[in-house]
Amino acid sequence: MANLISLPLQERIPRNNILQRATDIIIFFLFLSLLSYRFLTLSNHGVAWLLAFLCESWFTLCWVLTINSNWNPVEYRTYPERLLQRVGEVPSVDMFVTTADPLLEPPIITVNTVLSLLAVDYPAHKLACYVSDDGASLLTFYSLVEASKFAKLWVPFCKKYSIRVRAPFVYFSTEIDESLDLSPDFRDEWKTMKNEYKQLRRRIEEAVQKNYIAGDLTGDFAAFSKIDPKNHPSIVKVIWENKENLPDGLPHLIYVSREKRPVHPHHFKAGAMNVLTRVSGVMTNSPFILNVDCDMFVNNPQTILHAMCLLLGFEQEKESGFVQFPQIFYRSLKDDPFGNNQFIVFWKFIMPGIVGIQGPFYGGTGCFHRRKVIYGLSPDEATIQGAMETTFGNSVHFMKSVPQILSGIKDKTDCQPADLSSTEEAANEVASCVYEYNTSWGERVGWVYGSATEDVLTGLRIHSKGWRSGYCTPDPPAFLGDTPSGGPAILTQQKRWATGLLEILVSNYNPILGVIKGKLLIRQCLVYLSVIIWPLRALPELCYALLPPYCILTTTYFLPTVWEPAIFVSSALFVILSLYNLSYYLRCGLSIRSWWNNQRMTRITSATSRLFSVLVVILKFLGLSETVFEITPKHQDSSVDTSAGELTFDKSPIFVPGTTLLLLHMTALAVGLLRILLQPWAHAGSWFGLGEICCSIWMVLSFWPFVKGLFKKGVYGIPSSTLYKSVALSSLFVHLSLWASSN
Ligand SMILES: O=c1ccn([C@@H]2O[C@H](COP(=O)(O)OP(=O)(O)O[C@H]3O[C@H](CO)[C@@H](O)[C@H](O)[C@H]3O)[C@@H](O)[C@H]2O)c(=O)[nH]1
Ligand SMILES: [Mn+2]
Repeated sequence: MANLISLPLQERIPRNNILQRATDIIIFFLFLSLLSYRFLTLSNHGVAWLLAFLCESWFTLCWVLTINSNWNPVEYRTYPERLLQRVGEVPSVDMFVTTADPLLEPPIITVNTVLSLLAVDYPAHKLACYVSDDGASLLTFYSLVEASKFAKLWVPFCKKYSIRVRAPFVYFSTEIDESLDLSPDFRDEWKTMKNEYKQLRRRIEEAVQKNYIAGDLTGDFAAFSKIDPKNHPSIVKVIWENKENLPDGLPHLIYVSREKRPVHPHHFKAGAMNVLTRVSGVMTNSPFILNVDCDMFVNNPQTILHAMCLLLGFEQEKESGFVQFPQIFYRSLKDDPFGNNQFIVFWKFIMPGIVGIQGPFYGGTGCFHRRKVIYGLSPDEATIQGAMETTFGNSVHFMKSVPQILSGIKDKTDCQPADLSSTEEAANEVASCVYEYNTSWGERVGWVYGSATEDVLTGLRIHSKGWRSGYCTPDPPAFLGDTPSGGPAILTQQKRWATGLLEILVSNYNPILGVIKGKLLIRQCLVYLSVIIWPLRALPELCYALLPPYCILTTTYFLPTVWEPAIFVSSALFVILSLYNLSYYLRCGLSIRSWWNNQRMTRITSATSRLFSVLVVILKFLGLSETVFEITPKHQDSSVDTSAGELTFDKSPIFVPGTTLLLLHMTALAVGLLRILLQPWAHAGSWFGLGEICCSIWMVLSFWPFVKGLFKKGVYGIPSSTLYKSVALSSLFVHLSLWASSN
């Protein structure tokens, strides 16, 4: 047998992608040919031709960025079974869970995530789980207290029987597999455990329903009596402490609700993460930090071991500032009506290309950071620049903990404090809302403020410091999470992401500055640019989407006509790009329908979420409004409602542009068809704009959920106020087009 000590913990495997490169280049040349043709014939075409030229120039630029991202895909394989032989003792890890609203994020979900974390295969005395509750909710606290009691049964059960999925709501969603030869002991314990979980769930759900817990609010609960979630002091409570430091005990469990005051900005999730960083700093101060959203449970008990293979297996730490796991969802509707499967494609085919450059982005959940990276250190620094106090704030306890991290002592030895509860006071201090004033938190240190996608921004700062990041894709997947299903929720989430990305574009952390002033690799800068300018694409896409109705109404052309050979170039581009994208879906084992649904959703989100994000950022830039983090509602059940899948609408203005586009295309198609029927020969000479008509048909099909919305009532119907606005806007467009073409 080979000596395990000498075997590496990880293997870097470049993916062969000759075919992909060739296709990427061919598509690029098709773009170039189309652009050249348009440029050379600009003078004999109208304004639509010029606009199309400008839009396609933007799409070509985006394509160049795509080629850069795709060029060298790389995968990593990790070998957790070699870890212990190789490093002797594993380091400790602080695990952060964030939750913010007990109604949108039911406590039972957070509880399941926490239970799955407490039960991972890792020495329990090396773990601490911190739950940040921005809702300052008695219900969440109560649920965690109850969960910690259940955990005393659950964790040993999972370890004894090597249960894979340690989130009970998923584990108990299926019955025992009767075909397996299972011991009677296991069957008995399984039944007891299922019953215990049922009771836990009932207690929590009853409390949530009544918004009340039985008994007086005394002891630890007293802090929650008459609490205002937007205006309260910080609450830090050690719910469970592994006092004897038992490797097979339960990890520490700590509840944190930072201080909130209406006059102090709290910076949403980024603010919560920074408080968790400091609170854990004065309590356990582990050299590694794992963070997950409240709905992202651990699906593979070996997850931390896998991550360590990418954090400890390097000669130079520079290679691994953080390790990101793909974000995968457990609830999926048939054929994915809302286009969430694009993320499966993204993590499987797009991310490996980025891994081959400087490493994946930080995705906000399912990520392990080195604490010193969060403290703003670059790979070749042993200490920070500037005074400790103005950097980290003036908590004596926190200041004492920082040097252990910066010097790396904490990587080697683990000096756990004797008594966690005795640090609660220090923890309360660093969780106060004035703590960060006149410090570097939110800028050089911690999670960076100023973007609704604090994850991408924070990752960018880390990459700009010269760190690389690792990408870990174990089988089964490390974490599974929830995804919104339903019109407004999905569009709101995408709007928030798009807004956050644009905020990065206009911030001091712009990737171009990262190259000039920092150590961001040029190709990584291009990758970041391709992502943060992605929402801007809504503008050329809107323009492009308006061209077919404009042209049909005014009998002009923005696409080459059938008499121009260039029509082959534009059709080839369309067909190849569609097949290219379809091939991703098929290679992921997804259906053609699922690909189509995604195509459709991309058109819809472009005209809704992304368009609005551009507006939001412009308003913010003009100082007219602030961006907020609108929390995505989470589902309580692991099962899927099969009747779901229809886009839902509300009165939000976000639906107006989409509805207007649809009305325009329907009008254009009606006009085009009438014209053909009434005067079939009059337009034969120019073949009545075949390309434009095809585009309009494609758009109407893409907006099919809106077409259905025209005829439905209730949440599935487009509200009449939205419809009136859209009718007004589209009439205006028709008038302006006709007026412009007659002048
Ligand atoms: O004021 C807030 C707002 C949100 N959260 C938490 O942030 C997490 C993400 O919020 P969610 O509404 O689920 O947003 P998503 O769009 O699903 O989140 C994705 O996008 C975010 C922004 O890019 C990342 O932070 C997340 O990790 C990533 O999963 C949740 O755990 C929330 O509880 C807070 O703690 N405080
Ligand atoms: Mn989420």
